[in-house]
Amino acid sequence: MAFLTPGAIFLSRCLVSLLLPSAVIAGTRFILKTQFDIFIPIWALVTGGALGIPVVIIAQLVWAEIYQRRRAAALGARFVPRVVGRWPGNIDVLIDAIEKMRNSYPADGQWDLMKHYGTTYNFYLTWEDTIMTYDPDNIKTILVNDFPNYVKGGKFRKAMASVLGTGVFNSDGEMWKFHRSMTRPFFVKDVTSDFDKFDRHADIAVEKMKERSRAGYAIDFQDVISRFTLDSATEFLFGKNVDSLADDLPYPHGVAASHKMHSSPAEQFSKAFTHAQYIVSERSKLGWIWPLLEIFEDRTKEPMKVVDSFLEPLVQYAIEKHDSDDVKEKDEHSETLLDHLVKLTTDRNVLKDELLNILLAGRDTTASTLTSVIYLLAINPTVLDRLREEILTCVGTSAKPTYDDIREMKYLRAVLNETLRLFPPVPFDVRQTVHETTWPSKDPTEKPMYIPAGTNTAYAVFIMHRRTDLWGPDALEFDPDRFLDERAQKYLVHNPFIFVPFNAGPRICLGQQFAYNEMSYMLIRILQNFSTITLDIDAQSPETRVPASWAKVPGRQSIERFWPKVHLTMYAHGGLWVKMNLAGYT
Ligand code: HEM
Repeated sequence: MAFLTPGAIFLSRCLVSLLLPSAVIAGTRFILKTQFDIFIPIWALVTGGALGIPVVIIAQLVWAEIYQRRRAAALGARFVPRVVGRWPGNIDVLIDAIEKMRNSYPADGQWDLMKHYGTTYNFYLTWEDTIMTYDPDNIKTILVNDFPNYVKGGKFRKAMASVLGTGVFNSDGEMWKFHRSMTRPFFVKDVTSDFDKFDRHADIAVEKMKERSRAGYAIDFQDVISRFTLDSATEFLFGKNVDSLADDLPYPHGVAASHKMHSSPAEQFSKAFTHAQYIVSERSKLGWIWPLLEIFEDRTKEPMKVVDSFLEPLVQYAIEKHDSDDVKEKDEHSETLLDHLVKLTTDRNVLKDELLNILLAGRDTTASTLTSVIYLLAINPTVLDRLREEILTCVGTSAKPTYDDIREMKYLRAVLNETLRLFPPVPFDVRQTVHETTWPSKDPTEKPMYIPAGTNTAYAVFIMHRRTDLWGPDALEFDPDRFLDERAQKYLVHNPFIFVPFNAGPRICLGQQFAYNEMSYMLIRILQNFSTITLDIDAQSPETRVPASWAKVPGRQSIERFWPKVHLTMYAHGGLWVKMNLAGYT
């Protein structure tokens, strides 16, 4: 059914239940006429059929409600507090959420809901249970304690399938085990701490930034770093660098028009992949109604054509390489992920899905963290100075950092962790329950909360990481020392699930160690070469600058000077434009 749009498939499935009332009435009409000679006019039939549709829908909703109330009572539980919107099915809440996703700060509006309903509530969007939690105990239940009961699930899988296929991020059960076991052996220490894999790309990226700085221009740091992570990831994972750093860097708003730029395949891939991620994350927010917005087209089709045409030669290259002799003789150390995968399968679709999933995992997340860290250092120059001091003391002004250097650098790790706390690259995530269950209430005098089978349980580490009751009164401030001083003991050691940027449990991030190594390495190289970083808001295109209205909003939003947005991962809307001064000795 690949030729049908998601909306057409959805409608054809709905058709049976929608036509049921008309079919029953038509059947009754026929029997009445043939058996009893009673005639029902056609207008009555049509009206009955039309009225029957809402009756069937309402009957289904009422039945679901009665069933859930009975089950909750049987388990001695209560319903999770439901958000009460103004419109039926909380349509207004949904529209507001989509509007905020497009035009506001992440989680805008959700702090108010938390104040009102507590740290776990039910959005109940379009009459569907959608539980949201910011509670570390519930997150631990989802990810670790009751892991088998929380799967990615059919709803998520359908929404993501046209982009992520059946890759590791979008599969469950045996398929997930297959992907994970296929990928896992590759992430051994020897491979993840082999800095040669990204050293050359780091040098090129730093050189590009230096050139632009010498010319007096601001740099879109997000752009450079995304190219760095793309080139490193493609080399590390596929053994074929796509050389996105070879292309010219973009120029700031205002001077961009006077510089002719061409769009390289790597850049087209990046844009298309970002766009496709944006679409599927909107689908996931819209819940079961998302196919209705894609009746005439699959909105991911066009961007995925670009993505596929970028991946296809990489897959082809891997398969051809596999057939040649030299790869068979390779030792494990010099093997790429793709070399490793083609030993297990040459199914093009499996390979493509896996590559795209790992590319998303390995490229966008580290680029996101490095972008956020540079932003935070730019607005916290004392942290920047202290970090540089540690780097220059441990590694020196030009030496390449080693694995041991990075292990020794406690402040560097604290800076990265503090960045991952405030701006986790995967800020929101979701699982679907297999069986009904209950979650304990925070107030021990209250009954536990009932969670029906097949329910989406979303969790927002973005909000949990900023909760003052979990992290202390200064939770919204950027202060890496909280990972080093008594606050670490007081808050984190006692309650480790308040910090889960890499998730936890059987589906914990496979690339965590690789990510810390790559990010540390790159940050060291940058700060060896540059001594100051300042934001250059004027270099940013006007529609992507932080709106003036944010200044009045409580919380971090009022002090933010870049615009964090989220599709599947977090990114800086319009880029992160900075000016960087070269260190005196360079
Ligand atoms: C700062 C960097 C990173 C962060 C914050 C991060 C975070 C995460 C998170 C939250 C998940 C769980 C997603 C889910 O199950 O819904 C995940 C899974 C995963 N990550 Fe990472 N990640 C990072 C870097 C990387 C890198 C560099 C790689 C590989 C090169 C990688 C490979 C994976 C893989 C393969 C999974 C899937 C695990 C599974 O479902 O079994 N990650 N990551």
